[in-house]
Amino acid sequence: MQSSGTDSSFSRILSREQNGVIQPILTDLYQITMAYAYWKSGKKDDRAVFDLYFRKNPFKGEFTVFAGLEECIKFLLKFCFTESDINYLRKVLPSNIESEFFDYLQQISTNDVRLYAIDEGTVVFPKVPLLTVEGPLPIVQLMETPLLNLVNYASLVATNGMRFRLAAGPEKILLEFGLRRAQGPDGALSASRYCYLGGFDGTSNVLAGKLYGIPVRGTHAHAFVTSYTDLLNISEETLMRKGTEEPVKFLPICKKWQKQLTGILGFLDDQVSNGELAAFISYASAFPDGFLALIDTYDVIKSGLPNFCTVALALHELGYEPRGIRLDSGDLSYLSNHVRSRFKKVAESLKLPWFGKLTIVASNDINEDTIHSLNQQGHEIDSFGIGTHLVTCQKQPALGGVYKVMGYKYKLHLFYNNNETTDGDALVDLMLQPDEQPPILNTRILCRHPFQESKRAYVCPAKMEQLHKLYWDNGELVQSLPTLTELRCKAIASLKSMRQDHKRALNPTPYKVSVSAKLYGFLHDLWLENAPIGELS
Ligand SMILES: Nc1ncnc2c1ncn2[C@@H]1O[C@H](COP(=O)(O)OP(=O)(O)OP(=O)(O)O)[C@@H](O)[C@H]1O
Ligand SMILES: O=P(O)(O)OC[C@H]1O[C@H](OP(=O)(O)OP(=O)(O)O)[C@H](O)[C@@H]1O
Ligand SMILES: O=C(O)c1cccnc1
Ligand SMILES: [Mg+2]
Repeated sequence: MQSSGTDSSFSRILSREQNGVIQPILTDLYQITMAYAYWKSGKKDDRAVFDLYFRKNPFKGEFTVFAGLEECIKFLLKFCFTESDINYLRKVLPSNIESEFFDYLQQISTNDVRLYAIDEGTVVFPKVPLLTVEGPLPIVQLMETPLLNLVNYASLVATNGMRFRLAAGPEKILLEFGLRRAQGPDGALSASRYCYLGGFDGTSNVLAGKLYGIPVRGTHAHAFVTSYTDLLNISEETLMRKGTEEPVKFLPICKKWQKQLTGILGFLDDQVSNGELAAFISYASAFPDGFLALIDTYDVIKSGLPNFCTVALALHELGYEPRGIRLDSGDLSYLSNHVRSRFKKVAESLKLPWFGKLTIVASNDINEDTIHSLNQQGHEIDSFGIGTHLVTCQKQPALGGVYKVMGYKYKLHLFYNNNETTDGDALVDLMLQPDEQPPILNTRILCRHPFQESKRAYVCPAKMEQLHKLYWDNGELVQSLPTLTELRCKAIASLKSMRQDHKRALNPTPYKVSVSAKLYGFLHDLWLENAPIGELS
C-alpha cells in the first residue's frame, strides 16, 4: 500500500469516487508474464522510462483534449495486487512459475515510480508524451495497459465533446444523452464525465451526476405521450396558482387558450391529439415550472406545437414559466425555424415577448456534421441532446495511444504569441533536451521540425508554459488536482488559445510540435546510429 500522503489534495482525491473495476489485474496477461520474465532474469530493479503518446489526432482533426489523468493517479495510489488476485494468478499462470514471484508481486507498489504529465484538460498533439512513467522496469511495464485504457477513451470522447462544442458554438446548451447507447455501463459513465470535461453542459445520466457532480438534465420520452389516450385521463387535474394554496382546475384554462390559439396559429382543434394534450397537461401539473414538452410524437405542426402553446399559456396564467420544446425527428432546420416563427407570432399577438424566446431542444441521431449542416441551412435550436454519435465516437471509435520507451529525455514548452484579443494564441510546442537553458521570453529561438532538415522557423514567444509537471513521486501525489468543473474550464480555455485554422472542421492546419536545434542534432545522430547501412554489390 502507499504511504498516506500529507498533501490535502491527496486525501481529497481519495474521497472522490473511482470506478471499482480499475485495479492492477485489469490488464493484459502478457504484462504479467513479462513481469515474471523480467523478475526471473534479474531485471526487477532496472529503471525504465515509458512515454504515453498517440500518433494521430482523432476525427480527421488537428487537436486532442487530454483526459483521464486523475484516474491514472488514483490507479497509482491504489496499485496493489491483493491476496485474491495472487491466488487467481497462481491458478492461471503456468505451474513452473516460481513461488517467490508471487511474493514479489504481492509487495510491489508505486513508491519508486515517478509520473510526469501534461495537465488534464490541455489540448495536446501527436507524438507529445502525455504521461512519462519512470520506475522499476516490471512495475512500469505492468502499468501499460491500465494507463492506456484510462487515457485513450477519456481523451477520445473529451475531444469528441469539444468538437461538438466547436460546431455548435459557445452559446448553445449541449446535453449528453448517450447512456442507452454507450459501450456498456462503464463506457457510459466515462462518456458522461469526459463529455462534460470536453465542454458539454450536462448529462441525462443520473449516476454520473451523483458520482462526478455533473449537472443532470432531461425532458420526457415519446412513451410518456403515447401512454395517454384522451383527456378523460386528466379531467380532474388541478394546479395551485403559483405561490398560493389555491387549487385551480387546469383543463378548462387549457381549453380556453386552445380556442384563442386556433386563430393565431391557424390549426384545427379537432386535428390535435387529445392524448398528447393530456400528456402535456399531466407533465405540466407535475413540473409546472420549467415545462418542456416533446412535440413530435404525432405531428409537430398540427398537434405538438399547438398543444405545447396551449399548456404553456395556461401555465403562464397561473404564474409559472414554461421552458420550451424538444424535436426528435424530421428536418430539424425546417421544424426549428417553423416553431420559432410560431412562438414569435404568439409573442406578438398576445404581447408576451418571452414566448418568442422559448427554448428549442433538438435530438435524433445528431452528429458533428449534422450540426455544421444545420448551421449552414439556418436553424433556431438552442440546445442539442446528443447520444449515439457522441458517446460511441462513431466517426472514430478509438484513440491509438501507445506506451513506449522513447530512449531520450526532453522537456516541453508551449509558446504563445501576444494576440491581445485572444490573450495569446498557442504558436508551437517545443521539445528541448533537459540540460538546455530554458527559452527566454521575447527572444528568438530556432524551432526545428523533428526530422525534416529544411523545415525550421524562428519563434519569439510572448508567453510560455512548461507542459510537463511532476505529479507522482515517492508514493505521493505532488500536485493538486483540479475539480471536474475546473478541468472543463481549462479545456475550453486551452482550445480557445488555438488559432482558428487548427480548429476548422474541414482540412484544418496541423499544429506544429518542434524540437530545439540541440535535440534535433541528438535525434538525428540517434537515428543514424540505429539505421542499418546497406551494402551494394
Ligand atoms: N436539416 C437537417 N439537415 C441535416 N440533417 C438533418 C436535418 N434534420 C435532421 N437531420 C438528421 O437527419 C436524420 C433524420 O433521421 P431519419 O431519416 O431517421 O428521420 P426521422 O425523421 O428521425 O425518423 P424517425 O422518426 O424514424 O426517427 C437524423 O440523423 C437527423 O439528425
Ligand atoms: O439519437 P441519439 O443521439 O442517440 O440521442 C438520444 C436519443 O434517445 C432517445 O430516443 P431513442 O433513440 O431511444 O428512441 P426514438 O428515436 O425511437 O425516439 C431520444 O429521443 C434521442 O433521439
Ligand atoms: O431527457 C431526454 O430528453 C433524453 C434522455 C435520454 C435520451 N434521450 C432523451
Ligand atoms: Mg432515436
